[in-house]
Amino acid sequence: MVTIGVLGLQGAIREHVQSVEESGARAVIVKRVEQLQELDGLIIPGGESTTMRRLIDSYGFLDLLIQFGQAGKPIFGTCAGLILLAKEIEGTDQTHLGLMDIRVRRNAFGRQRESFEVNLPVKGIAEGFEAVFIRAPHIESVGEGVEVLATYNDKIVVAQEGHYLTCAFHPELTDDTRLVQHFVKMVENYSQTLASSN
Ligand SMILES: NC(=O)CC[C@H](N)C(=O)O
Repeated sequence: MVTIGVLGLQGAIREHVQSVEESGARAVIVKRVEQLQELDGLIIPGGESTTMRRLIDSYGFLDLLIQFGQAGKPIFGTCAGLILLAKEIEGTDQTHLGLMDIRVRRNAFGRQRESFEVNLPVKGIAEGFEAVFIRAPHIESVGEGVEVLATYNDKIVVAQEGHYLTCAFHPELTDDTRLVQHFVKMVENYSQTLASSN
């Protein structure tokens, strides 16, 4: 069984743990950098990206998270986690992990639509996925190696680039675990490839 960490500094942590466990993997809440070593994959939850970044810095996570991704270990960033993964953030020169070749816009769905739910087709994963958006970002553009898996109102909201998966909504807030199941498969493939190359 693979072990998936949920970055436990801020945000929607517990619901992710539950959906990882329901998807057939072991889940660990990650609060200390030492815990990264025991993981096969990592989920960065939704919350507030600026707050999460502050905590990432104060607990010394930044370089280790970047190395985690660069080593080929799968990362799933949801909502604020999407912003943390992005190489470019609209309106600022600052980035966080800068691992995924996407350009994002924060709070992209406007004030009146701060929070809403839609039924979304996600390519290869779900014909209709109950997607809960909360002050969500969207992806404005993607690099060559990035596959767009879903759009909503012409805005990109789910994408994958190799071992990085991201979505603009909160997949952990409904009982639908199909996106997390997809991520668990990515992590299983990664750890099998690793095992066969050793
Ligand atoms: N639900 C969320 O994760 C919201 C993200 C938040 N608006 C941010 O910019 O970080």
